[in-house]
Amino acid sequence: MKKIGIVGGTGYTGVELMRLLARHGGVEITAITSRGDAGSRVDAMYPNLRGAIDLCFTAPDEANLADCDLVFFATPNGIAMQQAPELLAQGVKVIDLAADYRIKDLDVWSKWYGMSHASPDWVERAVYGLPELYRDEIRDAELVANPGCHVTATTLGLLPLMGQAWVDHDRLVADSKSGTSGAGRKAEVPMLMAEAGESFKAYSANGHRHQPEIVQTLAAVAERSIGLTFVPHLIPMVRGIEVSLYIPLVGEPTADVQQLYEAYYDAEPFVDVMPPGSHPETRSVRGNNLCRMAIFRPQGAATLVISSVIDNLVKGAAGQAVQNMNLMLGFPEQQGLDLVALSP
Ligand SMILES: NC(=O)C1=CN([C@@H]2O[C@H](COP(=O)(O)OP(=O)(O)OC[C@H]3O[C@@H](n4cnc5c(N)ncnc54)[C@H](OP(=O)(O)O)[C@@H]3O)[C@@H](O)[C@H]2O)C=CC1
Ligand SMILES: CC(=O)N[C@@H](CCC(=O)OP(=O)(O)O)C(=O)O
Repeated sequence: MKKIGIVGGTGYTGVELMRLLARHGGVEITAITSRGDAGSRVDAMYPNLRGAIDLCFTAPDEANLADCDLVFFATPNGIAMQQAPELLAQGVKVIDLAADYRIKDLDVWSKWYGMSHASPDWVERAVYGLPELYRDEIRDAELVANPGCHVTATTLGLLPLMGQAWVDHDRLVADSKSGTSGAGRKAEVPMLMAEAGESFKAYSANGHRHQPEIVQTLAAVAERSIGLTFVPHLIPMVRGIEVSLYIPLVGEPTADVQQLYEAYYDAEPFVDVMPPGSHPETRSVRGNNLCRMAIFRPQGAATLVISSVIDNLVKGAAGQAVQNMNLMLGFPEQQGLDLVALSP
């Protein structure tokens, strides 16, 4: 059994990691940290884990993380960049679910995250954890930067079109909607039921830190600059992201776009290109690691529309992190992730 540590176990991505790892079969969680709840039983906070996880939270400085084969950081931005290098130096593999190692351009990172980087050398060495694109590099990685949640739904939805001569790469639009669990477990007035319930709003419409992360990947694949308008929205549900992608065309597609998507993702275990006319629903991926998508061309117009859905806590965070862990530790990629979504 491989030994696993989780820093930041009381948060929503931390509990989702535990739910998935509890039935993985090849790993054992040996350390799970919380500063605020050190000493408390995990299943007292999360009764869904009763009978599955028999552990107490430990303070990060007391947890024996150096004994682990791999440590997940399920912490706010700016924590892994300080604490991960010491573990990496001792041969522990690390997956950061936050944004510390996602953006290669340190100036861009500092602008959006409002701090200077504490371990810039590791930014260079980190592998971006999107298996559909970087599977081979992830297998050999010491440090993986797990992608963001809006970012995963958007990037997977656009990847097959990158570099196509008939796509207008300068005027892409991503209209993304996410539930409140995307904001984490901390108490915040805008996330109260009375504030977020029965209401719907855009946020960070003047610019969101996910935009440069998406552009970085798309530009690398398309081998050209990318113009992307990305606007996230908060919808009154707990889990799930739906992104509607608007892709202007500069010419008639030279390929059947449905077939292009099906061929691109043919071998991918966690991407489902749905049949023509289907509308992906967030509930169809609730609790599983799939990204489901569908392709539309309304009235034969000069704009393609792609609808892409994920569970923000699974393919958008903990599930994708376990997929990366499987690659890094030599397990079959689907181990522990072969789950059917909940419905209703
Ligand atoms: N929620 C989502 O849908 C997604 C989240 N992410 C990213 O994953 C990360 C975790 O998100 P989420 O689980 O929602 O966050 P939460 O706010 O729910 O949880 C954060 C966790 O980090 C711990 N923590 C906070 N500060 C520190 C610190 N200085 N040192 C050690 N531990 C600390 C907290 O416990 P304590 O304070 O007790 O130590 C808590 O367990 C974030 O960076 C987020 O951006 C990525 C994709 C999707
Ligand atoms: C509703 C809400 O506030 N969502 C968060 C998602 C945060 C998150 O998960 O950030 P990463 O995916 O980059 O880790 C946001 O838009 O910033």
